[in-house]
Amino acid sequence: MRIVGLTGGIASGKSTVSNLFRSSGVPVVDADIVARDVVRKGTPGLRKVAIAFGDDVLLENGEINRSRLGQIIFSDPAKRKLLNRLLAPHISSSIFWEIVKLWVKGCKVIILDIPLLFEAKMDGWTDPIIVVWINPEAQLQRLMVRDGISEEDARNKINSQISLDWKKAKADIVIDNSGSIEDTRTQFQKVLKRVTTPLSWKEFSFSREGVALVILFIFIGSWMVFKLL
Ligand SMILES: CC(C)(COP(=O)(O)OP(=O)(O)OC[C@H]1O[C@@H](n2cnc3c(N)ncnc32)[C@H](O)[C@@H]1O)[C@@H](O)C(=O)NCCC(=O)NCCS
Ligand SMILES: Nc1ncnc2c1ncn2[C@@H]1O[C@H](COP(=O)(O)OP(=O)(O)OP(=O)(O)O)[C@@H](O)[C@H]1O
Repeated sequence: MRIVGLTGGIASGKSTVSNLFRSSGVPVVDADIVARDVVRKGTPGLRKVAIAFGDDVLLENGEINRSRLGQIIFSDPAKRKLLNRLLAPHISSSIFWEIVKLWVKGCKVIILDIPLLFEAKMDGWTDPIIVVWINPEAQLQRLMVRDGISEEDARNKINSQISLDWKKAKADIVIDNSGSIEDTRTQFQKVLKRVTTPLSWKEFSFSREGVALVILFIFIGSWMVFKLL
């Protein structure tokens, strides 16, 4: 199964692109949804957050106060690191099981839509990596409008992540979402073709799966020879 990484910066347009994949029938694992799931009421994730950050980050009904927690972590790098450390194991294991479920269903290509792919060092899970890039002015404007926040708060959120230009340099595929949705859709069509075309034998042999398969054959072969002797 091919796990395609879809990442970028905050409000760069990942959800916009992942919705295009969904509409084309390619399944998507959305890390933001997983991250919400692991802090639902009654989960170990929520308990850890409440112990570390106090009841101040809980609503009266016991659910997480997302805007309060956001205010804290987007303006304090130490608190952000703490939250990431607490939730990373829950998020990565849930993502792993979501991927296993899709693999069992027989999916050949899936999209992992994850804003913190590089920050969480999960880039090794995915190949190829698509970065949804956007120019800094458009990113700031779209973030301020979408979240209804000030320029200062928007800059804090943007600066909480590795720079988008750094991510762009690491990408196998870049989608520039600075223009219109139509422009993005045109780029998407080419990307869709590229990620859904099966690998040639040569490409497969050099891929992680190919190397793993060869190692598995060597292992089974050696075991059989050992048994026969
Ligand atoms: C801080 C929280 C409560 C804010 O919730 P809110 O509903 O306002 O935002 P939402 O979850 O939709 O996230 C919006 C965007 O913020 C950015 N973001 C979220 N968490 C982080 C983080 N720890 N560091 C940097 N950017 C982040 C992402 O680009 C994300 O797409 C929430 O984002 C959270 O629990 N974050 C920690 C979990 C996490 O790392 N999520 C990212 C998925 S890998
Ligand atoms: N090409 C575009 N033209 C105009 N607006 C756009 C375009 N692409 C996305 N938007 C808008 O910009 C905002 C951010 O887009 P989107 O939610 O897809 O980003 P995201 O990268 O998924 O954000 P997050 O990191 O917060 O999950 C949304 O309000 C969306 O409607």
